[in-house]
Amino acid sequence: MTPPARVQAAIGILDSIIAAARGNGAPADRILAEWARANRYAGSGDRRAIRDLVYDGIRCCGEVPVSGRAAMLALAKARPELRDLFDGSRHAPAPIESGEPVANIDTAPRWLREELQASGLDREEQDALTGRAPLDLRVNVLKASRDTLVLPVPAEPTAAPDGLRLSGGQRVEEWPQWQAGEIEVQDTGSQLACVAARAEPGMMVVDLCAGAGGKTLALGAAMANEGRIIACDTSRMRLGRLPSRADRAGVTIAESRLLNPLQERDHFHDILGGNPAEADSADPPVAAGDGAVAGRPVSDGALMGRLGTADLVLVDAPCSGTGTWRRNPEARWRVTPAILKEHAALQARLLDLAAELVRPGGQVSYVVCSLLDIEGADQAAAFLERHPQFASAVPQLPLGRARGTGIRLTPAHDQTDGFFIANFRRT
Ligand SMILES: C[S@@+](CC[C@H](N)C(=O)[O-])C[C@H]1O[C@@H](n2cnc3c(N)ncnc32)[C@H](O)[C@@H]1O
Repeated sequence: MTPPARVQAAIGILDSIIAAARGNGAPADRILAEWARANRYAGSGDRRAIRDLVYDGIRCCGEVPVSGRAAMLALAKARPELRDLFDGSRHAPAPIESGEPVANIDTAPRWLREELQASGLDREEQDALTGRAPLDLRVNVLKASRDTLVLPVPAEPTAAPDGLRLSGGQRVEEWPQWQAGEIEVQDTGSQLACVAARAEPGMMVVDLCAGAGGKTLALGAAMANEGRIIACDTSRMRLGRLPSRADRAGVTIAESRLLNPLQERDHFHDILGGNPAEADSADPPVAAGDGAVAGRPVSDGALMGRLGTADLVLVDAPCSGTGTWRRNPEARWRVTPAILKEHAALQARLLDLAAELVRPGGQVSYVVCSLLDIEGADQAAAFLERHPQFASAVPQLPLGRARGTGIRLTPAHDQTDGFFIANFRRT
């Protein structure tokens, strides 16, 4: 493909990404992959160049742009050499006309920048949120050690005890070390969130929002495969990826529990009762978000006995993802004030559920990949106020700065994804 044709392809893909962001459709990565499948004539060099153009276009627009062309014209402002490629030749974008819409170059929508500012992030910190992220690996200590592992490319040790950083994008999944489960792709901040939880061999751990198990696997390694991890999530698709990942990593102590998002009051039963396959129930669904999680009385005596028995409950809660814009810049086009409020309400309910699951002397670890106080420091403070039987136990980490009762990692200060991490010990 010619360079102008690549720009035109990027414009078309950006149009699809913009429509998906407006209609809560597929993520940018999937749209790019679908485009590549449908346009086999594009070689690997074309695909890489188009991908870079698309992501640079997304990065430079804080608000959802009116069109892919407006986004690409904004990028052309920052990179004037692109302007010459709007030459109207075959497969190229039409020549630029004076007065046509050009998206604003910015880091985030204005309301979100104000939220970030109010959360103590200055302009420099905000700008770093959409920079390019390195590729971090976690060496799986169940199978390898950072000191002796040999990789196909040079890698630098990171501040995380088992972390390595690669300089450029690599197809790590094709490496024998990845296929053998010796390494996992995991951001340093995410690795440190697991370190902060201080999981130990023999513990009974509930990973309440396990997703596809990124942190579950790190906890399993920290526990040397001794003890038990109950990995829960409401997403069948994400949780469904855990067993094969655990197999590859050699983690044998993780059990999956699918939770029904519409029946939060059943979560105790699903988690403690051991219903790994389904989250169905004869009860009529209740709306998510209508109050206390533990609405249904735990009548089963065996279950009653298991409330308050976990040594550690990790709440890696769903959030706005403001800390992961480097990897997922289009996420900032999807957050609205209403969505942010919904996240904050769900985070509080998940923390309340965690409080019921943990034993006296045990710990709730709270993690969000967000830098907004409403999801971080304020959420932690509100939890401690609602649950006086918990005390803050500030995580000891090699990176990060104190924020409220927790630690915050940011791309500008720590060169990690953005995280807020707090520990609450049940007294
Ligand atoms: C930040 S992600 C978890 C990432 C995962 N821990 C990891 O390290 O890869 C948050 C997860 O919370 C899940 N979730 C959303 N609502 C939930 C709920 N009510 N109960 C449990 N999990 C929920 C989402 O499906 C999502 O996978």
